[in-house]
Amino acid sequence: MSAPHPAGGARRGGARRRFLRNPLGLASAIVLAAVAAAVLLAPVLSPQSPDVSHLKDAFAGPSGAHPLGFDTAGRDVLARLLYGGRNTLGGALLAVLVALALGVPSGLLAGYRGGRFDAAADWTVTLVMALPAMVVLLASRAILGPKVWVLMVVLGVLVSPGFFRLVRGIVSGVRNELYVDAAKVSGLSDTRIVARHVLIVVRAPIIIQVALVAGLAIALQAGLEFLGIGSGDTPTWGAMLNEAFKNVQRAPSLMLWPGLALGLTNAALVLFAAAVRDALDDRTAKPRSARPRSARPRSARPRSARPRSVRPRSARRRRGAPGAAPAAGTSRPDAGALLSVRDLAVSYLTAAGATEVVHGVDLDVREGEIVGLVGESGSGKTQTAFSVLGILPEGGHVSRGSVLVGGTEVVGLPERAHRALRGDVVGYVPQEPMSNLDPSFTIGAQLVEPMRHKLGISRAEARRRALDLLRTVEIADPGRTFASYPHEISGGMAQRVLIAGAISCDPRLLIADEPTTALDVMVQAEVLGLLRRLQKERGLGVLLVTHNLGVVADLCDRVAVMREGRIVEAGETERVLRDPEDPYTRRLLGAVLDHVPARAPWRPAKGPTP
Ligand SMILES: Nc1ncnc2c1ncn2[C@@H]1O[C@H](COP(=O)(O)OP(=O)(O)OP(=O)(O)O)[C@@H](O)[C@H]1O
Repeated sequence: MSAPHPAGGARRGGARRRFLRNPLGLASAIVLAAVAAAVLLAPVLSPQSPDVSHLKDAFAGPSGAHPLGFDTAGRDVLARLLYGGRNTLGGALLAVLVALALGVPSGLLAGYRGGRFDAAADWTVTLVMALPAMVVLLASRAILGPKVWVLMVVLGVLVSPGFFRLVRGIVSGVRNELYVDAAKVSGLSDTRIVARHVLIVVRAPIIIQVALVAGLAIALQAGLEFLGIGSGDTPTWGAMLNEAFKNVQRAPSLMLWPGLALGLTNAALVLFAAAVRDALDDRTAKPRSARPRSARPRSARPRSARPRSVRPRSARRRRGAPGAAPAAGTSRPDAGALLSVRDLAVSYLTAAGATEVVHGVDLDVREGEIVGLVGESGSGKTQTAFSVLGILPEGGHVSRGSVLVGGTEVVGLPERAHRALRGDVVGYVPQEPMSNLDPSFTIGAQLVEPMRHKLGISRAEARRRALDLLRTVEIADPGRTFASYPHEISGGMAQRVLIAGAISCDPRLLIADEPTTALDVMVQAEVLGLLRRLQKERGLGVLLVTHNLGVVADLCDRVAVMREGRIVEAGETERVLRDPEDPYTRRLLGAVLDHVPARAPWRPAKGPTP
């Protein structure tokens, strides 16, 4: 059980192998390593001081003790090149660190949270970007002094908006990914989600940006020094170029060494970053397009191929549930129920004002019962489920009513407390299995993480439980699936994995949002059978959101029919399906192809053929 993670290890090794197989990447890494080693080992490689001048040796050529000769002031060129490299590269590193420290955390926060911080940060960044960089650098030199380090800090601030914009843009896209929602409903904190699911996506673009900014910092610093704007007393490659340029006619070779060092280092930085990005991208590439939920047109959502028969399950065990939900907002919440919703209203803030999309829903789910929430597309089923889970999309909020989850009122509950309920009180099975798994991690890693966090168990114990769970959801080869990435398993297996994840922290209530619509008919039946078995074995209460009256007939003890944000009819499944009271329920039932004769075979129309 505690064997090393085969696929994970292989993948990590794969990125390294891909990098090493790229000749340009390898060459650039060697050049950068050589430059870094040379400047770090400057005192060993050149015992001469970079500042001591022997005027009698000015312009002297190479010799055994001075392989690159002397400069215009009789200083050892090799020593100045090596010590100058320390200052040049150190300065660039400082600029990059400042830019990273300012741009990445603020970009993550703005992209992930949005809201006021995003607006304020964006405004500040726009302001910084509007400043003319060269003028600011010259002004800071005049005010703060000509030290190269000070200029590099200022440069870091000036280029930090690049990191902010890059990270914010990617993160605001990623936060809508269904696997981020899935991580939320498994009870993970925002910090963990950002650290695990979001940072990995911005990693490759940040690396390339670091290389570009480092190159820019080196070039800008050299440019400033070349123009004589630097301190002059600190050896840098730019300062060497400046001095050499004044005597270019007499000793052109003095320009060669700093020019070569600058050119080589900059080129190697860009090639190295591109190679690292390529190696990582191959690993983090998404095998499919996982479009944000908000951008997915409703019509594009998969539907089951054909409505199922709506003959209700007979001889169902009665649990004393009310025959029909009372009129909205008229009864008290049922504190004994796993889920008790009263007069729930959900509104969205739009430019035109608040729009209510759910208007006073009442619903109860008790231990050991399956309640179906059925209705046409857009009737408010998902909004009701999301209100219970506390994951309404941006702009949406519960504007009225009460939602008791395991006896805890979640309307108005702080996010931290609501998060504590997810995973171990209420589990969630989403409708699009593939999009709800993070393509960057193995199935095992995605099962283990919430269990370690929520149950506080060791990695080995979580791994053992995850393998047991995979067995429980009837996956044939749990070890192999554990080590697989999402694109390596089928949709049906992915849905089983998500069911395993939903029950991994032993919740008492399960919300399944159209758990079979993305699957083919055979797999649908298997997954529904699995849900039914788990519900029975564990005594779970299940709220099953579905379009499919056949699924309701097969699985549900009670059903609530939703239309235009309201529950129009609710009661025991058998009664509602046999004897619907509401005209909309009758229409819904009438729309199901049950007991209809098969279509006659197609025959060509009679008449002359062209
Ligand atoms: N982000 C949003 N902003 C504004 N309105 C929204 C948003 N998401 C959903 N709605 C509205 O809420 C209403 C209910 O949507 P909901 O997703 O709950 O429907 P549904 O019954 O689950 O449909 P489906 O079966 O197609 O998923 C719809 O009218 C929809 O337009």
